Amino acid sequence: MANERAVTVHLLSGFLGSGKTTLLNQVVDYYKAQDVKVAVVMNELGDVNLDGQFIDGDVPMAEMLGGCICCTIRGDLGLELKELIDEHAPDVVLIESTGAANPMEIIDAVTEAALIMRIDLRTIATVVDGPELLARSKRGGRTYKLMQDQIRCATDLVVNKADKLSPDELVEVQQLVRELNAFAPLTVTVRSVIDLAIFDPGDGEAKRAHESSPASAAAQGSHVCGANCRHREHDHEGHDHGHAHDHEHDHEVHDHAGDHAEHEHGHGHHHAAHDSHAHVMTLTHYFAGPIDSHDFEELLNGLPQDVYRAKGIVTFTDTNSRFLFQFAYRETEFIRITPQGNVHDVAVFIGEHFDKDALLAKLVRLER
Ligand SMILES: Nc1nc2c(ncn2[C@@H]2O[C@H](COP(=O)(O)OP(=O)(O)OP(=O)(O)O)[C@@H](O)[C@H]2O)c(=O)[nH]1
Repeated sequence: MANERAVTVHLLSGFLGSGKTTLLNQVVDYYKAQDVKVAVVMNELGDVNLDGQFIDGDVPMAEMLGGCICCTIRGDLGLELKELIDEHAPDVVLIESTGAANPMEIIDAVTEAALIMRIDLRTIATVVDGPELLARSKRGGRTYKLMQDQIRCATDLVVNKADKLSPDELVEVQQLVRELNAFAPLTVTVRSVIDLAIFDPGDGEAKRAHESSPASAAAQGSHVCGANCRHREHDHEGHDHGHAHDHEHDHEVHDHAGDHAEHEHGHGHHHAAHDSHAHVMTLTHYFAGPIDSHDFEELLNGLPQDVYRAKGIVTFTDTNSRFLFQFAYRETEFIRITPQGNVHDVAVFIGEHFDKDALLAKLVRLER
């Protein structure tokens, strides 16, 4: 049956490798310490959910793999949310979106889900990769645009990886972020350590009593994004087919955003929203067996510039443990793990227009 209370939803946004999972884990622990029942929706571009390995096994989790919430499986987000909520009755749902996602699309999807169940999108926390934002700001391009969108739409900003920035760079990054979003509280962090009070369930209870309605999520979504909410009108035209709700309700929600929609962008803009990460590509490779650790490190060090993120689980011939590796912006981290369940050795590479075949050939060579 439908839940009486609205379920609080917090969305964690931010570019690939910025520190979303690092934040998510802290929030999960925070809730667990308070006996708040939390569920998680994770979305990864690759075909395997490696971040999920790190999430507490007791936490109900929906994994949406092989695509980006906002495009490929956008319609499913509502269903996933509904299933999680019906089955586990969580107090709070955390959605970690793939770093390549346009937050407006996800906000819309959550908003649509609010039509079929009582959920309250409370927070859109964007984790900003400080050094990466700075680097991208000098180059421009579509990825930078996506990062800008993620910052604009945030209710809370986390400027992460401060340890990799000089004091001057830190000032510059904060200025950049502030120009895009002047209002959201901003915290500069290392390893996404923030005051978790923004996720406090207590705060929501009071708020909920006054303004909890399916439309409040939409109202909030449109409010935070202000004039930047230009995709809404077109989503309305382009994505409603197949959603399990009727159009009257749809109008009700979208009217909240109507003030902000910019009609003159036309269809072209709708496509632009989707294309904003179309150039991001992934390669998933399942290893046939253990590989040499030095050879593997060499492969990672030699990855083309356009591969900016890689992660996976590997077994080395020269050690007797398995490792989870994380490669983000030329730096690799290996963590000894004991995977739960039947987990294969796998590596996922994410980047822009890199030579997949060449990389695959190198990976296969490691297996010999
Ligand atoms: N130097 C540094 N590294 C960090 C910091 N925060 C996170 N990392 C590392 O950056 C990598 C990515 O962190 P995640 O939390 O997995 O990032 P994510 O945003 O969830 O990544 P995706 O799921 O790929 O989008 C990991 O290797 C982290 O250990 C930080 O403040 N400084």
